[in-house]
Formats: sequence, structure tokens, C-alpha cells
Amino acid sequence: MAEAAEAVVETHGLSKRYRGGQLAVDSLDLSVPSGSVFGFLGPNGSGKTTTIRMLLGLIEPTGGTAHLLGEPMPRAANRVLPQVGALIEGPALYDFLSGRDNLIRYDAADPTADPRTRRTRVAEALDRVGLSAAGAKKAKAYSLGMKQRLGLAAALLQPRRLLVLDEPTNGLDPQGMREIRSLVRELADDGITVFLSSHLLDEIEQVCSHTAVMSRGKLITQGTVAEMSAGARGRLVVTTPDTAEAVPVLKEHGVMDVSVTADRVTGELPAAEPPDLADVNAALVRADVRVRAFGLERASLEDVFVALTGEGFDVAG
Ligand SMILES: Nc1ncnc2c1ncn2[C@@H]1O[C@H](COP(=O)(O)OP(=O)(O)OP(=O)(O)O)[C@@H](O)[C@H]1O
Repeated sequence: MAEAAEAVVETHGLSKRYRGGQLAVDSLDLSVPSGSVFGFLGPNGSGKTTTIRMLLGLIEPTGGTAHLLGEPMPRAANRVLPQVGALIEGPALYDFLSGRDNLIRYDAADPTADPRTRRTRVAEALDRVGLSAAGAKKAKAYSLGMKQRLGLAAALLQPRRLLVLDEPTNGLDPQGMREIRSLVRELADDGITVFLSSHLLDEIEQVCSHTAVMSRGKLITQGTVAEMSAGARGRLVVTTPDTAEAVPVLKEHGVMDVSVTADRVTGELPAAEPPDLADVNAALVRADVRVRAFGLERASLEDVFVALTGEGFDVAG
């Protein structure tokens, strides 16, 4: 029998009201299963960074509780944080030092790190993020993506149970994004739980097993990415040169919100008593609609977000 996975991050009623009066995080109940790649999704300003800062004990909550690796934060910070790697708002790097020397500085700043094994640890961390060959280059010659990978290497100098990454691909070009995403998958394969925030829906769909969706400081939903997309109904898509003839047939079968773009007619199936798709297809053929393709488009997380909030997902910024 499968046991419920232990929660690596658990919050109850976690809230933060900033001094200006703004309730940035409102009664958050979050549960991040061990071994997951957990995508913390929300538009800019929805409270993700504030939550991450509370989880890591960088700011005090104004309400509720947060547990990291089963221990209360910020009380147990000294015991917990050595097992947690974090990358928030890009790594602080010395531009005039090489990538390797930057890591040596990070390692030397850790009082628990044995100086005798420092060089090995640094070499292994560089190797893990694919920067061995570039290790001797000055950090100022690094691309943004390489700097971000160096930041990850710094977070991986010690064995970690949890990695917390705040918008790790923000500002990166597509190649840099791909590198970070595949690195995240590799780390998860090694058994590290990864908690990452993002305002990019497709990023969450590509790399995460689980997700929590935030809007205006509140948690809207959480669960596995697969369950969430399956829960939202996809749109019916008919590809045909006879769009004008297809529209009334779909409407007769209860399809709602029918719209036409080029040779595609799409519409939403009613939740109550959806028509049998075989009947809809047969009716199209009877009405001499020449059908090139017919099927349900998989629902995206964006559909889920829109269905739950009634708002568009603003990906600007
Ligand atoms: N130090 C602060 N003092 C007052 N208000 C703040 C502070 N930090 C954030 N806020 C406000 O709290 C809300 C949530 O911000 P937060 O940075 O947590 O959101 P976010 O989802 O991480 O967005 P982003 O991706 O833009 O960082 C915003 O309205 C923001 O303006």
C-alpha cells in the first residue's frame, strides 16, 4: 500500500501583512510532498516571493505556521536550513573572480564545510551544473544562464533534501531556460525535492509533478499537474474548410462558446449532459461538413486558472 508521502513543506493559515497594510499572503495552507517537483505558480505580485521568504525564515509571518522538513520555521532555522539549498533573485557573484573561485568563497563562508575537501566539493558542484569547462572563466564572462547555474552549484555544495528556487528561469533566453529546466529534472531524479516559483504556465507543465496556484495572496488550488489538467475540460476542436456549416451543427448539440479561427471551429462542451462525440461527428458528416480533424484539445493549466478565478492569467513582466 502506498503511504502518503511526507510533506517537506507544510503551512497552515500562513499569512503576511506588510507594514503598509497590504495582505500579501492570506491564510495559505500548502503541502509539498517529498520527492516532488513542486511548481508555485501565480502572476506577478500574487505573493510567491513573500511566501518563500517566510518559508526560509527571512521574514516573520504575521499569522499561521510554516514547517520545513517537519520542523517549525523560523524557530528551527539553524537545524533545517543546512539541508535546504536556495536560489532567490539570482546569485550574488563576484564578477572579477572565476566561477570556481566564487564557489570556493561560498564554501569558505559555510562554517560547517571542511576546508580540506573544499576543492573536491567545488569541482563536483561545477560538474553537476555542467560548468566544469567554464570553471576558470571570470564570472563577468558568464551568460545569465551560466550565472544562474553557478548559483545552483553554490546551493548544491552540501547535500540537500530540498531546493527552493524563486523564478529560476526569469530573464533567461530559451536555451538558458532549457538548461535550467533539465537540471531541475536531474536533481529531482537524484531524490531532491524541488520547490520552484514561476509565473510561466508552460514551465510548470514541462517540469513539475505538482503545483499550487496563487492569485492575489490566496491559494486557489493545489495537486498534481496531471490531475489538475484532467479536471478541466478541454475544448472541442473541429478542423474543416466548411466552418460556416459546422457552427450550427455544433450549437445544435449543445456546444457552447463556439468560435472560428481560420479552418478551426472550437467550442466548450457542457458539463451537464455532454453530447456523445461520435454523434456530433456523425451529424457533421450528415451536414456535408468535410472534417479534417476532430477531437478534444487537452486542457492547459491556463484553462484551469481561468476556470477557477474567472480571470486571464497575466504573464506580462
Ligand atoms: N516589503 C514589502 N512591503 C510592502 N509590500 C510588499 C513588500 N514586498 C512585497 N509587497 C507586496 O506584496 C504583494 C506580493 O508580492 P510578492 O513579491 O510576494 O509577489 P510575487 O508573486 O512573488 O511577485 P513577483 O513575481 O513580482 O515577485 C505585492 O502586491 C507586493 O507589492
